[in-house]
Amino acid sequence: MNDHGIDKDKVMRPQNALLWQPSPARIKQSLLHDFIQQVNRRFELHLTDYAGLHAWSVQDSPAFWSSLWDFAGVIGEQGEPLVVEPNSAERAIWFPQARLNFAENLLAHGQAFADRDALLFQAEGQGHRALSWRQLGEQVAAVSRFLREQGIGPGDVVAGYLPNLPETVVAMLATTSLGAVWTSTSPDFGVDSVVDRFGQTRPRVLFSADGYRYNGKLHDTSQKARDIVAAIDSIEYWVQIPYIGQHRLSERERVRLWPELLARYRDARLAFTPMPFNAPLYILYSSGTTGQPKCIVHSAGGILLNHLKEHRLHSDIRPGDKVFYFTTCGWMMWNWLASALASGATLLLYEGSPFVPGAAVLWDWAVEAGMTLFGTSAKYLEALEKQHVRPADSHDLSALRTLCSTGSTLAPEQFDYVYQGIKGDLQLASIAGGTDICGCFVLGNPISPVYRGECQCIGLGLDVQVFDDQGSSLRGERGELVCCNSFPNRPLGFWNDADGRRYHDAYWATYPDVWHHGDFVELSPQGGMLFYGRSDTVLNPGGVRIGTAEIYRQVNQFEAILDSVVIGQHWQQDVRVVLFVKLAEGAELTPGLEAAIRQRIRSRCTPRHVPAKILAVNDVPRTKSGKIVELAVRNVVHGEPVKNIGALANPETLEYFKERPELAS
Ligand SMILES: CC(=O)CC(=O)O
Repeated sequence: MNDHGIDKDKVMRPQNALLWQPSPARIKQSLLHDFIQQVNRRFELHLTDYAGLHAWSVQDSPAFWSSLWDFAGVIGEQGEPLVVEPNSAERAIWFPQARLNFAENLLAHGQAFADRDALLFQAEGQGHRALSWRQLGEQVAAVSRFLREQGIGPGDVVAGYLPNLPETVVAMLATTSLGAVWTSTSPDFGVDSVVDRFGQTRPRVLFSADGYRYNGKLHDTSQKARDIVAAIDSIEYWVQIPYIGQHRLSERERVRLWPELLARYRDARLAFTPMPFNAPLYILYSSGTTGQPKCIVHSAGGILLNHLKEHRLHSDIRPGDKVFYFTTCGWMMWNWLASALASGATLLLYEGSPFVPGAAVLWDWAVEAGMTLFGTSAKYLEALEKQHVRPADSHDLSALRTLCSTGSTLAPEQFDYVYQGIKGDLQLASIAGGTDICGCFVLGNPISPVYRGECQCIGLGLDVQVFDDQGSSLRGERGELVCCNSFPNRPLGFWNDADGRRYHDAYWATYPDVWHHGDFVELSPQGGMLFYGRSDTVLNPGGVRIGTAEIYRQVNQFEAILDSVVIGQHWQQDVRVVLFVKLAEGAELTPGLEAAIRQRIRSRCTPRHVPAKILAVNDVPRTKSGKIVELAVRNVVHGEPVKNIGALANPETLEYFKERPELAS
């Protein structure tokens, strides 16, 4: 190590070094391999690898999505035609005659697996709780009957202001079993942030818990829930779930307690309302950092089919697997995780801090539960590495086949950490997409190699390309992530956007009939993708486009630095790069450390990347789902208002960036 904690002897691997190659046995056992054989038989093709399958899935996407429906055994009617206006990415309508019920498909393994675990739950510092498939079905039936008796049906919105509990999954399944629409936020959201969201979508029923536990602290949220109910007059019924034992009965009429509801309807039977493929299923919210949160509406069939694709083909999830994603129900990865039930997997739900009581808590659980897929964020992996946690040395992760990371760019050095510090024989899937599609454009797959720093592949059925500003396709150069064809999980639109203008402007206005996602990326020669940050945070010193992730990748190598945020400050008719760093305890931003940061950035990137200013801050602002908010910092630095502060997990940190004298010269 040198003075700044950088391992001088660490072997420098090339950017695209081959890090993992699935064994022939693993390829042969994969569901993706089975799917290729099925497609070859059905269409008399000779596909042998992922690239061939992907090319076919784009050329004949109706055949692809229909084959996937059959392969996954979706319960429902496909109908004909498969797609109307297939040549318009923006206007195509998938499976216009199809009917299905989302919850029915998620509960389909219940009969065969009755006494096996459907949900495993662990809360920070607490014991475990399990719900069998039979119990899950019974609880869904009871809650669904209650909702039906209150007149809830297709098109009605039901909301959860809830921790990541088994009850949250039950409430979602009960809602969707009736063809109603589910929407949720996590309980760390303040009243105003929840009202900004649910106030727009106007739920008729609210499910809330009495509180949650995080980082050793109990947070009683009963009063917040009461204020939310008082502020949103569409809420007719309020179901309270006792969780942390702070429960106080509310005096309001039309309040139900979860345990009483389960007892009262214990003899209810499961019933499912068949719905059109394009019926609304979920409303998800954009982070709201650029204005009022957008209410993005996703369809029942689109979400089901796409998640089946991402789970079975890209992540090789099969019946009996143990699938974990570290998420709250305010992030789309919760919806993604919930859908793994449709593949017969047991869901592992964790509530609380992933570092309490110790940094190995999730890995202890991985061993105990036999996790097969571990899902997390690049930020968590970075924190683990900085704490020198190496599960590879201490934990038997023989059951683990796949590790997924998302939320922000997974740097090449983090790929090294995963393979050296966690497990060598593992499909490392750096996946990217987001709330807008409640899924991914770029994923992993179990039959292709993993190259350092690259997401493995473009998702099946998706004509994802990289465009320059004029809309020309780029290879081996940086540009905008776009999708040029239609896909079934394209959102239905935004709630309360009758003429669809806001929705059109958000994704379709930059390039005609092409989805513009807002990520700054590059296609690799291997068919993978490299991510450089969000396009609206790109730094532009001297007109050169620099992705923020390029800077974070270098800065995060320093032991002395725990976190950082970089922005472009308008300066003398140009833009200068300003880097803010959060230092580790006891560390100081000495001239030596500043020089080392600059030297590393200059030698690993270009002189254009080198920050003009490096300033220390006590913390870095992030959204509630852990994303750095460069735009908010940029606004504060320029003395402009920050929109929707409620979207931030730690809004008080914005003070550290205000009127910094160092930035006046
Ligand atoms: C899949 C994702 O892209 C998740 C996210 O970063 O929000």
